[in-house]
Amino acid sequence: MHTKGSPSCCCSFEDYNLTTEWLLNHTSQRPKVAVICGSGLGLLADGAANKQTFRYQDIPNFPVSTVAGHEGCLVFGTIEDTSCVFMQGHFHLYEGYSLCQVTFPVRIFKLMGVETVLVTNASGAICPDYKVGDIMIIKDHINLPGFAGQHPLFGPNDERFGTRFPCMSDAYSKDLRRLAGQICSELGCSGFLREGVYCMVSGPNFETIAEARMLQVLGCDSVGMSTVPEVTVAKHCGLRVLGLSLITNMVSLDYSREEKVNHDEVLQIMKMRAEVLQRVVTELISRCSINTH
Ligand SMILES: O=P(O)(O)O[C@@H]1C[C@H](O)[C@@H](CO)O1
Ligand code: HPA
Repeated sequence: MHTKGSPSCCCSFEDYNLTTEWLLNHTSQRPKVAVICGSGLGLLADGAANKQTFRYQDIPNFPVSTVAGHEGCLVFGTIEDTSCVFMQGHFHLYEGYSLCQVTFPVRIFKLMGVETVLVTNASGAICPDYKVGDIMIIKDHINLPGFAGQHPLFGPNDERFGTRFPCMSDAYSKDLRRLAGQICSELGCSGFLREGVYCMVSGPNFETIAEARMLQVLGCDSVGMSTVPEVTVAKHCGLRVLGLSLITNMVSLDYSREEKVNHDEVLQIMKMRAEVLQRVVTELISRCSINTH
């Protein structure tokens, strides 16, 4: 089934079931929380105990990671009493995957019994007040590829996952956003904490200055190349979602600016903040089921 580069690929319920059954037969963990690690953030799993790791290439139907900073491993573990699963590396449209493949793991998590998804990513700041190293709680998003017909829910709707026309006005859980803010302030991160609107572009090129200016006019605070498809599919199947974006670079809005963004710099900034993000995520997992249900 997973043919790389086939934009019309659609996974059947049997495909999802087969992968879910395989995982349930290979681990005794029954995760309640899934963490999708953005570029360079694989170590978010470091806070977990009783870890069990599967390489994506060994899991039936799973796509494989092709980008630097994405290890390509699914890690099961526990944080306090909460069973969780970490995706060390996720998939992008620009890798040649269809959005059905990009979002494949989210439906597997749903079928495994996951209730909450924490999504992380790297993004560039459009908002000029932001600084490199800021953590942005995602309040809302703009699905730019969706406007151009690249949408993970295109095609026949499977009611077993969710409704044909899902509501997206509350995609990011208010309770989880509040909890994340509280945890960040307890951990001393308030000075570099933001809340804003993330815009997904397909990539793989970074934005031109004219594109960046357009995104600013549209009300975007940051821009990246992932997350929105996974969040859309998670919301469609009734999962609670929190999104955290690390600002790795300032997007050029001005023709006189000389800096040029590159992926190595993105990974370097992610590394700088990975430890603090790991503490935030670990704390969120241990408290999210207590505080928000
Ligand atoms: O996977 P994420 O969204 O964290 O990765 C960002 C977007 C591109 O994949 C890459 C650009 O450096 O980082
Ligand atoms: N643009 C798009 N995606 C990104 C950026 C950016 O500036 N930084 C990290 N991911």
